[in-house]
Amino acid sequence: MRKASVPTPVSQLLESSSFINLSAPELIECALRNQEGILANNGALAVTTGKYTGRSPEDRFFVKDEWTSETIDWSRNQHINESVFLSLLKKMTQYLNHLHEKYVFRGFAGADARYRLSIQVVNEYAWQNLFCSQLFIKPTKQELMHHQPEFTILSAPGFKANPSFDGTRSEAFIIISLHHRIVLIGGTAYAGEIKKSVFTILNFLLPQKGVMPMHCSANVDQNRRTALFFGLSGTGKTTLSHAHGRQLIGDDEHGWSEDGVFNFEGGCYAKTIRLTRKDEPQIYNSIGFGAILENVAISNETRVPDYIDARTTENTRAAYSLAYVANARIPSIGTHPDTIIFLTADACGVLPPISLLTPEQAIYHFLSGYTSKLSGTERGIIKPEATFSTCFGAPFMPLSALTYAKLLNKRIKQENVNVFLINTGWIGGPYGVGSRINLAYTRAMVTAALNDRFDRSTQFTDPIFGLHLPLSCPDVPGNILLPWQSWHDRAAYECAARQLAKHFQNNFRQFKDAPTEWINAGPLI
Ligand SMILES: Nc1ncnc2c1ncn2[C@@H]1O[C@H](COP(=O)(O)OP(=O)(O)O)[C@@H](O)[C@H]1O
Ligand SMILES: C=C(OP(=O)(O)O)C(=O)O
Ligand SMILES: [Mn+2]
Repeated sequence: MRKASVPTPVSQLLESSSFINLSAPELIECALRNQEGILANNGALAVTTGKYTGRSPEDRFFVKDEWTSETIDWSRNQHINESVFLSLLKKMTQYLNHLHEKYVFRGFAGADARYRLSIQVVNEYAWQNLFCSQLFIKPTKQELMHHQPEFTILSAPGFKANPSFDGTRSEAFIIISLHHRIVLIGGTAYAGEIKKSVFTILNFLLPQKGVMPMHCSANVDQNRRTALFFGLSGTGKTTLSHAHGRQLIGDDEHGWSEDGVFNFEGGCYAKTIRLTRKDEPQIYNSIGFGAILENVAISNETRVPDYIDARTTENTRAAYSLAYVANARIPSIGTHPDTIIFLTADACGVLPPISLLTPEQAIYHFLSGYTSKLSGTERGIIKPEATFSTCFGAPFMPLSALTYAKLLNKRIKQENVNVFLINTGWIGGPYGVGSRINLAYTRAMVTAALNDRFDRSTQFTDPIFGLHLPLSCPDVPGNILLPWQSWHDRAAYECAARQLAKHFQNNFRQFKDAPTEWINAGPLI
């Protein structure tokens, strides 16, 4: 892969009237003065993002040029011409230069200094700059003095593209140029676009260095045993990684090197819809001064956040630094994992609450990435929709899926990792008929998996998917472990299961170049 040369000197395009790495209180003062948001009674800064309250994958592009034409998997990623990028870059820098104030964050992505990326984000909004300082890794004073950005992200939600002039799909755009080492984000204020752009860049760069980049959360127990939780949005990465008695490494993006696991980020981005102190105390208690509440309804008088209110979106969020989490591991680095859990929110109600995967099944399910898109995180999704999102994060994986699968396979084999598939979605029937599995049961299954409490001699092999199901699990009713037992109508289950198995097989056809042992690890029918 060729290295990008002669990157566009953003520093020359941007005039210097910017605030660089302001503290959280300073940024909050700016945001309140600019009327970007209000203070909630828990101390968090509450903002709304307008039209875009989730990611907009259809508006996201990579510049196709001689550096990317052969490396990016264009069957899954959208391309745009360099001329479109260059003209928007010019317009956006002009736009930012005309602002009275702009806010710059300089810091890092990657807790392992050997693999970290120096990044710079230029924000129109103070609150988005606060988001960056919460989510990315802050430099020390010394590091800031010598900081040389390797990538620059320009985020100007107020700059809207004109699709017929500018060559975008809509007024919103996220354009990544790996050659110029610049990301342009315009027209959308959803802060998740910023963090997921940096993730995407790392997912492009790190495999070249032998590091497996992963859309997963991570935590460790008292004996420093690390666990990873892979899953597409809404499947429970953030929720399940904040766990009693375990230290949080990170909730969303990690790398796995020869030496172990490291977080890319310095903070979390938790969903707050229906958040309660009782069910998710670690998340609830992390939301204080310095944190940001995105699209959470706030009472006018008391300024109390109403986490139940989904009128703006189901995808309400809290962004907070790992430093605010009572039991976080900082620097967020862990040993090689000994357990990996794949999370899927199955809206068909077919997949078992927990299954034990062979190493081949693990790669089969990693490549398949079956789950449902849940309401809100992507534009246009209003009810759960079955999807196959390869690597449990297709929108963020620029290279071919097999590149990531080979890396994962190597590490799983090397470290002899136990892999489980947990359905955090529906049981007893599909969405609308069955119900979402109780979080307490999911937590109990996770605990059993992490402590290797399953009796492998009594497990049952599911005849359709070939998955190995435990017949008992501490603190979980036995009758939900075999999925057909919680359906009223066994024939309806059978039919839904066969249909889903067919979907798996059809989807897997794209991986015809995969080793046969992976292809054969799919459904048995
Ligand atoms: N059984 C369950 N397991 C995990 N999460 C659940 C479960 N039931 C409901 N939820 C809810 O689903 C959401 C999971 O979202 P989150 O943890 O943010 O996912 P991710 O980080 O993978 O995007 C949370 O709002 C959580 O409260
Ligand atoms: C920020 C996001 O990630 P997740 O929902 O996986 O936490 C997102 O998908 O917009
Ligand atoms: Mn998350």
